[in-house]
Amino acid sequence: MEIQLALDRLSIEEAIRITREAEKSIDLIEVGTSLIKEFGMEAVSKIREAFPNKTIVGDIKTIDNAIYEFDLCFNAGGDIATVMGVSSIHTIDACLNTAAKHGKKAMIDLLNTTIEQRVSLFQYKEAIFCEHISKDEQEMAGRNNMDKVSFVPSLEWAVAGGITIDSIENMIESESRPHIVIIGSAITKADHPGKIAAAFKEIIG
Ligand SMILES: O=C(CO)[C@H](O)[C@H](O)COP(=O)(O)O
Repeated sequence: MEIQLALDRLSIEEAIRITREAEKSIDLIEVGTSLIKEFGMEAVSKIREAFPNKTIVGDIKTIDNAIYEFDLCFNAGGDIATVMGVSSIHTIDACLNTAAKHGKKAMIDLLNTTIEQRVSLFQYKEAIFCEHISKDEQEMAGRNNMDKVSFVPSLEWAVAGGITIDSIENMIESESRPHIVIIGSAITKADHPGKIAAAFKEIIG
């Protein structure tokens, strides 16, 4: 299991400082949607510049205009860009093709997808699939439980949304484990982000 640190609701400078503290314990760095909305693709290029050897995920949450947005993200230094699974199949196709053209990857965010949509998305074997509990579901509906998820074994899986030291313990114990755990606030809002990131790393082994 790898750790993806999600950087949201921060300045770029804060994001770089926090990531430096957690750097040793994390594998991927996610430039969060909020950073990209606030600062544009410069958020991606600055984080790329600061961490040349890490895998950078641009959480652009594309839902349309696939080629343009994926090109922007990869040209800014992203290695993985995100697309919403609820997008039209034309958009998903274009994202996967654009990623392949750049020699990069697409992550399909399954937020709010139906079973039928999921089944048709699972044809994209080269994608990473992300089970996601949204910020609004976490904060407005108190939903933060991911332990009943079962992953299609032949595909690559990520999970995101309010993951804490306690909830990650359940994930470790469950039979089917994701490949990537995306952790944001539990690290970025901690008094000592480096220590919490190290604790996550130790738990997942
Ligand atoms: O995609 C996101 C928000 O839409 C975040 O990356 C994801 O929710 C992880 O952050 P947190 O652990 O704070 O929930």
